[in-house]
Amino acid sequence: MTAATRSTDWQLLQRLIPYLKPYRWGLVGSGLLLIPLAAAAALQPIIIGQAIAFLKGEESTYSFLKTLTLTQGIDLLSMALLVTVVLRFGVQAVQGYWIQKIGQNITADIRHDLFDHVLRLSSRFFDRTPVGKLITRLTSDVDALGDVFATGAVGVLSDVFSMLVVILTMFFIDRLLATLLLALVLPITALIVYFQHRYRVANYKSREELSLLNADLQENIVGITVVQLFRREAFNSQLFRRRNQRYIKEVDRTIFYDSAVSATLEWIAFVAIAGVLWLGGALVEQRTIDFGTLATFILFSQRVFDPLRQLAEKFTTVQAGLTAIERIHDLLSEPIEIQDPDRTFLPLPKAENTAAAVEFRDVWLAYKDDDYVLKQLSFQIHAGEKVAIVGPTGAGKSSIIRLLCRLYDPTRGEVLVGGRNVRDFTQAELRQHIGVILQESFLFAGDVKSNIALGDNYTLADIQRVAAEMNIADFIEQLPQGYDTPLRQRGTNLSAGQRQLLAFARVAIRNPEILVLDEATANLDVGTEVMIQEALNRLLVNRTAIIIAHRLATIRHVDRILVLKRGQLVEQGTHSELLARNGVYAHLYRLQSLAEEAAPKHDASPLA
Ligand SMILES: Nc1ncnc2c1ncn2[C@@H]1O[C@H](COP(=O)(O)OP(=O)(O)OP(=O)(O)O)[C@@H](O)[C@H]1O
Repeated sequence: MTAATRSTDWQLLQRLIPYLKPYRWGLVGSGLLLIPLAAAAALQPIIIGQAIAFLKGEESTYSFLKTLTLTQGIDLLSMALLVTVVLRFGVQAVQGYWIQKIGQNITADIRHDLFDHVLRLSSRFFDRTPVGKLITRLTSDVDALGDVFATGAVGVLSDVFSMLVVILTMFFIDRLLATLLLALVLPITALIVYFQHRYRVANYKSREELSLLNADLQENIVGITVVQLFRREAFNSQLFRRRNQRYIKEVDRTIFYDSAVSATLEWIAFVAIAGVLWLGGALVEQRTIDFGTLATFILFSQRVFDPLRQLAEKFTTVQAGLTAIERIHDLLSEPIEIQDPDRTFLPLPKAENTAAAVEFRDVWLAYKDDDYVLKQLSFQIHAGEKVAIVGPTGAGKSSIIRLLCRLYDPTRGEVLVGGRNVRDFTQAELRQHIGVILQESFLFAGDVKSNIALGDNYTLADIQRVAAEMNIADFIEQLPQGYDTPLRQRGTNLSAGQRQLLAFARVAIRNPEILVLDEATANLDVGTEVMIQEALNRLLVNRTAIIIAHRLATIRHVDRILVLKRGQLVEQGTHSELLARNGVYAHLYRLQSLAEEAAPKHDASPLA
């Protein structure tokens, strides 16, 4: 069964209920307006029918009209018609405005909830979801729902209500003709429901294809440098063309069902009028009904099919809206894997406390299935200790950091900070204790100071103090507008090294007890690295530090080195202990020393 057939329309609409609640009074108000609208719609054919009956002096003329002169009667009926027309358009305008306003508010609420939800989803979710797909849900799917309100497609509801009132009125006037019209309406409604179902399935698929198309687009834009450097333009364009064609193929299917509904309704509306004329004509001949009633029914047959025709016109929008609710709901029901505990805790123990600042107890981690990238990992890092984690590429060093910061939960085992399981901290609390500097730092659009404060309440003086402590005040002041220098998205107007300097300040200002440097100085040139060396050493005093580095020369002076191989801890000790042991570390170190002798490099380290 496809995703599109999983939920019925009613189930989908029910998912909207929580969003409708805040606007219930507005919705009730516009619902009440349906009554005068439907009454006016049902009255107009009767008034016109009465005018004809009155002019022809027929039996079906209402008795109060029979007492009036011709001019009085026609004046009265014209006035009544005018009142219903003004009422209908007036009420329709008010209701349309009201519904659209409420609709846009509801759409904004949903968009906001989706954004909040997506920001809380775990790294595991983002590993498997292309960004372009997410953007499609947050933008075009939400817009598709907004369109249901913006294009007045909600008005279809009021038309359907009017149709019901008209059908009831018809039965009061003439059962035979009413039954004829109803006999045509019912199978047509069934046909529409069928096409609508097929449309939805096709529409869901086309939205999926659009997501993939956007994912492709996004990947190419983000990776534009590689695309151009490796001359992949033509190749990627070919891939994109194929994806585009698949999307168009699915869209074509939706167009087919959409057209099928419109065409069916168009011809059936004429068949209905012809049917009324044919049966009504015979009835007039037999004098069972008169001309006035026949005219009323011809207008009624229009009124009955009008809402259905409206439905066909707004069909695409309504169905796309239902697909959008389904896709939005799929994303909103994506579970939040990393949950905060209900309790709050005391501050972390200070450096002199006995509890290990960081402890891994028999930790196993698999990103997928049973493919373990960390196995049986146990170690302790004491408060104030500086520990380096080394190992070949893919050994699992960064995975340890992800577990420590709780970007992922371990598959088995426990990660403790200050003697407490990381699951028992709120994420905000945990990340207050741990400051992480990665090899590549991400900067947001905004200015330099806002990229350091990141929305927290730091004054410019705080930021300037930290910049001075980190020896980067001169660099910031040399920027065109100093601390107010605007940064483009992802900080593309700074060099990788300059971005890294801001990342240092960003962590330093938060004063965390535990500092994690994941290849943090790898992007800095010798001069810059030396410049912040002293500052970094100052920052590390009285803090627990975990340093991941590929260049082993840079971590020679740490208190302890953990050596990781294929997700397992294979050695630990100081630099000299490990060299003496002549194991994995000694081997790696010798290899690097040989390479460095061949091409001498600098020996600046965060702990030199
Ligand atoms: N998000 C992920 N989903 C699936 N597998 C992953 C994910 N991240 C890492 N891995 C796998 O886990 C293993 C360990 O990766 P990790 O990034 O921890 O290694 P590392 O030691 O930090 O490597 P490097 O030195 O190259 O940075 C690798 O085999 C990698 O392919």
